[in-house]
Amino acid sequence: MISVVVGGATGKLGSLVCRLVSEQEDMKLSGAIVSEGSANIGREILPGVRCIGADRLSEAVKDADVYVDLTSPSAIVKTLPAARRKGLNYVIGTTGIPKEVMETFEKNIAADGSGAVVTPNFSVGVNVFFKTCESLAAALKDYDIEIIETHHNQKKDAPSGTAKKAAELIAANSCKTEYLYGREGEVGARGNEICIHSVRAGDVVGEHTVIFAGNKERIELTHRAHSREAFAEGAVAAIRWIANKNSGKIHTMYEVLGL
Ligand SMILES: NC(=O)C1=CN([C@@H]2O[C@H](COP(=O)(O)OP(=O)(O)OC[C@H]3O[C@@H](n4cnc5c(N)ncnc54)[C@H](OP(=O)(O)O)[C@@H]3O)[C@@H](O)[C@H]2O)C=CC1
Ligand SMILES: O=C(O)C1=N[C@H](C(=O)O)C[C@H](O)C1
Repeated sequence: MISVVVGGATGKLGSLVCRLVSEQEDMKLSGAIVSEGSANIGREILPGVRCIGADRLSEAVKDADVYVDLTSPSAIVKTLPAARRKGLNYVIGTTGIPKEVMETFEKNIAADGSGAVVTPNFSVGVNVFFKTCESLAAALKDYDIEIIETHHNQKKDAPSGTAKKAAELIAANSCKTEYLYGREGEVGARGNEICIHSVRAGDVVGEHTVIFAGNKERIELTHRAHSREAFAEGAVAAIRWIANKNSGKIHTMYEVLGL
């Protein structure tokens, strides 16, 4: 039985992951974490599972196999160190993680004999979209690249982690090295940059479009998530894949999905 603790258990994604974990025959939801002082502390989110504050996270992961983080960029600065334990494996879906937090996490994983799946997007479709971005970028090296991401009006970070990852993969497969975030004023003619635009509107689950534009033609590649279940199902696959992995490394959804 894989014992799972979820940080961000009452969130839009975390609550779905908690439910799906509890429905798996080989998994048990053994901890549901919310912020210290949250009004959700003590709330029974599933039969027999009550939310506890992040100040009790290290106690909650003592006997766990996997810690899943679905919180926020400011929360994960505290939750990751609190969830540190030798041999514990991790699934991290939180986006906008500060670079230095990830660097420390990577060193700790190696030192602790742990393992982690870290991804800005758990969905099968987005990971195939990432693969497609890589091959389009390699084939259309001198085309202009614009990325447009649209999310619900409650999203805390911008650009989305998915848009940033798509930009990184495109840069690695083309001759582009500069990023630009929107445009304003007398910006002049376009350069060779990858430009990312963030739209926040209503209850949009998550949409990403990459435009590859030449002078006589363009390709527009779009992924639209219809339901957060697409992310939650990928998170459960990642939990199963990383449990007992203890590789000392950080892994991607490509490995989980065999892409
Ligand atoms: N990788 C992927 O496929 C996806 C990733 N995401 C990412 O997942 C994260 C969560 O998204 P979403 O569910 O929409 O966010 P929500 O704002 O809906 O949920 C955030 C959750 O985190 C909890 N929380 C907030 N602060 C802390 C803290 N300091 N310590 C512990 N828990 C805390 C909240 O509980 P409370 O308020 O009670 O404290 C709540 O349960 C974001 O970074 C988002 O970008 C989202 C979708 C897909
Ligand atoms: O916050 C969200 O909602 C989402 N965040 C992820 C991101 O930042 O890429 C993935 C998804 O599109 C939904």
